[in-house]
Amino acid sequence: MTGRLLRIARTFLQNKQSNCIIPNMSSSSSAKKLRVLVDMDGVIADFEGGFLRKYRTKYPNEPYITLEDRRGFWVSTQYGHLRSDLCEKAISIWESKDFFVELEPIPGGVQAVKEMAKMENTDIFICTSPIKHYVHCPYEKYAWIEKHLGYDFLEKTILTRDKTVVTGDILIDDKPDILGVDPTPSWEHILFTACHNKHITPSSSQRRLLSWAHDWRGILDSKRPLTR
Ligand SMILES: Cc1cn([C@H]2C[C@H](O)[C@@H](COP(=O)(O)O)O2)c(=O)[nH]c1=O
Ligand SMILES: [Mg+2]
Repeated sequence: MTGRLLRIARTFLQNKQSNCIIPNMSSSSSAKKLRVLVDMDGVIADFEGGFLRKYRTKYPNEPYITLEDRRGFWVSTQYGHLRSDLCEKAISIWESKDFFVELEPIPGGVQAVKEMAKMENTDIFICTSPIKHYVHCPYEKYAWIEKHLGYDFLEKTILTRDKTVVTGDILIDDKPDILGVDPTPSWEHILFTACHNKHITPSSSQRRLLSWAHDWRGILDSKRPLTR
């Protein structure tokens, strides 16, 4: 027997003894799955709309910023520039009970996420940052996901203040700069268009998803390995 045949026979016996199943790489079920991370606030849950509605109800006599005039990711910063005490008033809105759970879904987002979850060779996770005032927010984020996406989606929910440590192929997120301890995250950041970021010109290499009515399937497909 040649050396090559001996090596094949030895490998076969070793695999048989350890009950090892050799994956059939030609089958689609064994292809590497695309891992998609989808942000929550500003992507599937309408943080900005919910904030403005509750702010105006709580502070009817205070100035406010229309969604059209929103600039910059941080609502609190822009309200603080309007008048310094409005920063704290803005923060009081999302620190209140029922703020996160009562956010309306962003049109098409829940449907798109449910569709992604059914796609072959695709793993989908909700990847969201809770606020540090934790009495209501983390609980309500889970409650929102159960209400709109179903109980099983709680298994696919990642709460983290640092998304750079989460591995994935794509992160769909409305925050223009996603920073953390890892300077080279594994995912490609797809900037989801929101009222606060629609005016900025992303770097030439950054791709956008304008809304859930746009071609999110094409973006996912562009990250899949080419098949023969
Ligand atoms: C606008 C704004 C947001 N936040 C909080 C609210 C959310 O918990 C996170 C954003 O989470 P995402 O996963 O990046 O969508 O930030 C805040 O603290 N201050 C703000 O002005
Ligand atoms: Mg967001």
